[in-house]
Amino acid sequence: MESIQPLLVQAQAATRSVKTLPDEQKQQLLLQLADRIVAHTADIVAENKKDLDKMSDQDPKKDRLLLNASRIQQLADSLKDIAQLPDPANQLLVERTLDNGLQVQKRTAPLGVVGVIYESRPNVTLDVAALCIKSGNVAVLRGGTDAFHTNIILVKLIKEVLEAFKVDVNAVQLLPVDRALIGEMLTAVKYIDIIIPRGSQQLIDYVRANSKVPVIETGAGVCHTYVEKTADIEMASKVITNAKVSRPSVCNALDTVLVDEQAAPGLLRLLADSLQDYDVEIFADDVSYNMLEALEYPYLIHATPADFGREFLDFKCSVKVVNGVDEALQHIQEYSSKHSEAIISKDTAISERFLNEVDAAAVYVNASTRFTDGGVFGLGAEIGISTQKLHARGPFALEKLVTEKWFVRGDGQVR
Ligand SMILES: NC(=O)C1=CN([C@@H]2O[C@H](COP(=O)(O)OP(=O)(O)OC[C@H]3O[C@@H](n4cnc5c(N)ncnc54)[C@H](OP(=O)(O)O)[C@@H]3O)[C@@H](O)[C@H]2O)C=CC1
Ligand SMILES: N[C@@H](CCC(=O)OP(=O)(O)O)C(=O)O
Repeated sequence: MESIQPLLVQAQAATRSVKTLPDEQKQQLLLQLADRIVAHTADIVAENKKDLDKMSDQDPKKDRLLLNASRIQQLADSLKDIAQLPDPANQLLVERTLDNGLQVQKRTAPLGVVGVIYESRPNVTLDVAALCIKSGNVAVLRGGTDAFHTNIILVKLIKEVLEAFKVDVNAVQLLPVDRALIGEMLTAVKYIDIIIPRGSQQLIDYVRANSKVPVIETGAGVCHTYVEKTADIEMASKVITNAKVSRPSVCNALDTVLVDEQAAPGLLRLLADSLQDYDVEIFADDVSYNMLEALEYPYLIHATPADFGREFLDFKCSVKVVNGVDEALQHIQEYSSKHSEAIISKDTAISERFLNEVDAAAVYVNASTRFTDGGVFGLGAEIGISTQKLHARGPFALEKLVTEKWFVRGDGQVR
């Protein structure tokens, strides 16, 4: 395909069909979609296998690409959750009658056409399509190349359900994976109202430099966990291990442990045990290197400056020993991508300082950064995790897929 313009024209034309759908119908449509994907589990798994077969077993992104019966059931459950959430569109925000009799209302209104460029993670195809339908928007999807076959079957199933509900099937469009076409998407101001890039810093930089369409960035997660000197180190070790190994290829996984010098000997002893079970490579600063070497930690590497501020997306992390909360805050300010940051501490005053002073979309006390997720936070699913401050921050979903619109009703007033 040389140009995506025909697809974008169709997408723009579909906006009226989807934005006028009553909520009751949107609910039924999403419930039917949930049933349809479960009924087609075998077909989806077969298409997904074509994608998986092209990826090396060693690639940590393979887990992200995988769909099986239980994951498809989880996706269906998430569609059902989204269906039941309140309709974010057409909500009355302001209502007044002016002295001249004009009746003025401000209501929420769908954004229009939402373009999303995203990683090879097939759940995003369903999450974004469902959130867009529920909020009355058209979705233009540019999924990752590695998920090519899986995305095709998922969008086919979505379109079949749209058709059954007499909604314009172009309300969900899947773009070809040719990278050259992304540039056209970014300049399609006439057809796309907002672009959401989900992906690496390279993607974000490219979109930021080239997009003429407004953007919400959902960027890389360089996530720290700071173990303060009063921390319960058993808890710290458990939380850090979870944040690192539960799903290392995702953006909310831990990258760097900052540990207070007073807590370091005890914590590193526990971490050496638990991280070793998962073959986690540790890029250690000089102080922690010496401690871990004495503990005979097998996967130990001297950290270089580039290992701080690095997003590993793998069974790897960096460790640095710091002297107090000020040094930890300073380090985080310098290296964080402002996604998710955590402190482990029993000192409430220091924890509160951390919560208030760290500039990130999600800040945690005594918990794993892995919780940064729209579904987990009760949003049904997420469009992404915004690492910018306008118009959304952190995991965002339905309420950020609407804008505002003034409705003015008169009987011949002139100004
Ligand atoms: N904050 C958040 O919500 C999220 C953050 N992430 C972050 O994404 C990264 C990992 O995902 P990964 O799949 O590797 O991300 P990539 O950035 O490699 O790929 C994501 C999408 O962007 C496209 N893309 C990548 N680079 C460019 C470019 N220079 N120009 C045009 N298109 C591009 C890819 O296309 P193609 O298929 O052709 O490669 C793909 O569709 C991590 O940094 C992770 O933290 C991921 C998801 C959510
Ligand atoms: N919120 C998601 C992580 C966000 C996401 O999609 O990240 P990634 O797997 O890097 O594409 C989760 O907790 O699984």
